[in-house]
Amino acid sequence: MGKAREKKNSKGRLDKYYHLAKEQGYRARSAFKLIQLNKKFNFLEKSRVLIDLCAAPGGWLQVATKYMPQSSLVIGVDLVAIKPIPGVITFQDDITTERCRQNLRQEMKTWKADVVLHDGAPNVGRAWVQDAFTQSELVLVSLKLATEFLAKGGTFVTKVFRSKDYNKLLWVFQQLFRKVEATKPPSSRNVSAEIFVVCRDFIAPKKIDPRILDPKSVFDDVGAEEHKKMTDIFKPEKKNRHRDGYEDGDYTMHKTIDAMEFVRTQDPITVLGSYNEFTFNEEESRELYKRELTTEDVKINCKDLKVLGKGDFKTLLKWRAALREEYKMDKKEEDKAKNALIEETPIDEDELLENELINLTKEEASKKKRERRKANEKKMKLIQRMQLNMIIPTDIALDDGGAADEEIFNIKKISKDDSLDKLHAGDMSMADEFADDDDLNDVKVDKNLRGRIKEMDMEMEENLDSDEEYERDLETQMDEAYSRYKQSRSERDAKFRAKQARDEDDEWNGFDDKKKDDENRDKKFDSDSESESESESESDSESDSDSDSDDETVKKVKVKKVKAPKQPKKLEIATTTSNSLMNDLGEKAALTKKTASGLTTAASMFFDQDIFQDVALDELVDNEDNESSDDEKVIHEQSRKRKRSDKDQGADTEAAEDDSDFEIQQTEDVAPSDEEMWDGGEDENSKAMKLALENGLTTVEAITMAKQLANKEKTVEDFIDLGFSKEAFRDKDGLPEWFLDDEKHHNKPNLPVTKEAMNLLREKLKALDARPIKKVAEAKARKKFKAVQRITKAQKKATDIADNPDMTEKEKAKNIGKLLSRATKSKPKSDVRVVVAKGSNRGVKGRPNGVKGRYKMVDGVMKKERRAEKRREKKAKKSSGNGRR
Ligand SMILES: C[S@@+](CC[C@H](N)C(=O)[O-])C[C@H]1O[C@@H](n2cnc3c(N)ncnc32)[C@H](O)[C@@H]1O
Repeated sequence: MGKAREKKNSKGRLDKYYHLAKEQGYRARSAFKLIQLNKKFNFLEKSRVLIDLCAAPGGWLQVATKYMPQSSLVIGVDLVAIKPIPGVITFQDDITTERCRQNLRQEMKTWKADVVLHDGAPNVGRAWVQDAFTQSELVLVSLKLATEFLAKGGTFVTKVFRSKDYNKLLWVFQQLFRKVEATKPPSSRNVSAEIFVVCRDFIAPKKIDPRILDPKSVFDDVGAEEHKKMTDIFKPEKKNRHRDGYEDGDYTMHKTIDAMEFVRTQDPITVLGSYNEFTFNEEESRELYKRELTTEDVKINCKDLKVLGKGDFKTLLKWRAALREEYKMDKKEEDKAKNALIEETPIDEDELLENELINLTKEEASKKKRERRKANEKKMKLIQRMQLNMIIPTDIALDDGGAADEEIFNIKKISKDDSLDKLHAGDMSMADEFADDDDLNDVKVDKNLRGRIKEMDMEMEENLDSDEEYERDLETQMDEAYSRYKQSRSERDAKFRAKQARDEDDEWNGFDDKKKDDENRDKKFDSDSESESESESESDSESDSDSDSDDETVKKVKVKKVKAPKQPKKLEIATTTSNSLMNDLGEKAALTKKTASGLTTAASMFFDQDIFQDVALDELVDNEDNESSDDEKVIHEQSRKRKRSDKDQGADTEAAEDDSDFEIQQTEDVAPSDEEMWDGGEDENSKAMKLALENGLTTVEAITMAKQLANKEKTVEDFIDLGFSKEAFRDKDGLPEWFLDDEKHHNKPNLPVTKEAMNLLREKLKALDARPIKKVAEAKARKKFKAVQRITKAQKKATDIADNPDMTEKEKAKNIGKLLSRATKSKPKSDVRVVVAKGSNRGVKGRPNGVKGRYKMVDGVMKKERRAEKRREKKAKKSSGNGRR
């Protein structure tokens, strides 16, 4: 019993609405379902007559009287008695009976109802499927009553279970009401299959086809019924009880079939499951009866199939198989099937050759395809390596040449022909010879084959096209499926929703955010100086014409770059021509060369990033002009600029010029000075630093790095160098969302951490854990304060006693001792009184009448549970005591 109760509670029976119902004096938590339904559809306020079918204990009736106009007619009926509710007529009846209908008619007299409610649930703990079906029946019964008592335009509210009958019921509602909406109010538990359907604007047809209110016609599912009635021969011990009576038009319960039919049938399982007996009345089957194969066991089994076990069914199936083999039934069928196949015409030799050729062509095509794929993969690898700056384009050229044009650099051949000497001597005719060689080779190829190869190429191209299309389709499908998955997951998983929201908040959008900020700032500056905006628009249009890049991102960057009025022409050309990745990288490689004298490769790669490009180039160009490439000067210049803009933001005309210059503004933001970073500007780094300054370092990685820096084991440059991992250059453009999400989850950089750092963080967390929470600290402080107050009071009293001349010294000492001991002792806690929320205490808010001291409001169930728990504890103690004895 106790366990059952626990189970119910753990499911959330005593949830928020349960307590709310207790608090507000509703008899059932279901009251909130009607409140919420009414909030959505507003049908109670404008109703004068209401019938509640299945109304006990009366929660909905209470809500109805509260929300409907005063002196409305409210009638409630249920199988169980409903405790009286002021202004409500109730009676006890089964809504499926004629008597209930008569009683309702009597109460309603000539009135028509504005609302009929139905919250019936035959919840007697049967199987869910059974419950659902009976519920649906109950719904139809209540709908029938509603059609009789509802006024035109009236509302019918009913509970439906999401079962196979749900759609059928909806269809029926739609035949009778103009508006039908299914909804699940928040107070309805998610675990419950119930759903509420609000049917408004009753059509009130003059004649209703009785079939749409007849459960048999509405829920008829002949196939399923038949299937239900079949014995499951794989689990014959699980007997279905069929209380539905006879099937339509078939009034025999005992079904027989001739044994020979069983042997002949293609579906022996259904036959075994559907019949009661195999008979041997026909001539063929009589013969069968006499055969050796038909053993006594088989004969007995055939007599009553409904009592057979799994083994018996097996025997019958084996018997059938043996007979079929003897009669060669399977072979006959096989032959039939074979004959049904299309006759193959003999293939002549020409065709054979043709086929062979086609096969060869196909093979060749797939080989080429494989090769092409390999070459592509190789190319991709090279590009990746280039992106990681593992190689430079000149290396690639060599590499590529080496791979693709092996023949050109075929040293063996050269040495054999003594061509090397010729080459040394500057005789380039040899190269032409090689080229001619290639042509000759080509000529050697059979003309026919060349034709075929051409065809193959075309085919391949087509294949590739369709492959690409297929891949694109697949990708879109996967993207769609993923967004569907994300949506459904966010609907049912609150944690996931929270994570998504967090991700959105945390997501660092690279420099796009900054771009927005800059744009905003730009706008501000635009309004400050209109004349400048004019010149800017000019440069804008210029840039537009220049930016023909395919790549959106490249385009954006370019637009900004060209906007810079001070941009040197050289740079303009460089940026406008940097359309492809190759060009971009080539440019970078060139830059690397330029800076190679002063910076490490990693550092030059760092300053190669787009955001530094202009500044670096700017400075470099300047420096080039001045014939001085001193890095310190560059840095000094940058910090000088920053300091100046710090001093008077926008006021200074030169600074204003810079501000109007999108590029320079951005560069300054991207590379703030050290002080700016630690002062906590608006960018991500400074935000992180601000947090670190406020809360200290909170990750082991950060502590490790900080320690290494402090101990001079590593320098800032080392860390910057370390940042140039494959992670830093991973190009995420065009990758599907599901892939990126998965990567985010699994592909986390593995930064080195030390044991020391780990211990340090642990200690820090321990200290944090040890700190009392605010509430506890406050309570402790209060306690201390009260104790001090008590002692001061006692001290005061003690001085009075000491000064009392009427007391002897002994009396004084005794009284002071008592006083002090009382003051230092804390008061014993008074017991918590348990008050049951029933009778006058029902629905009371705050302290109940006549209750002093500490108390706790409980409902009857809770009190009973507590008692049961105590009983169990007592029992357990007793039994353990007995055990010991
Ligand atoms: C969930 S309760 C209704 C709660 C009610 N709406 C309230 O707020 O208090 C379902 C009720 O349906 C009643 N019921 C089930 N079958 C019934 C029938 N055939 N006739 C009348 N009442 C029935 C049950 O007795 C039960 O009290």
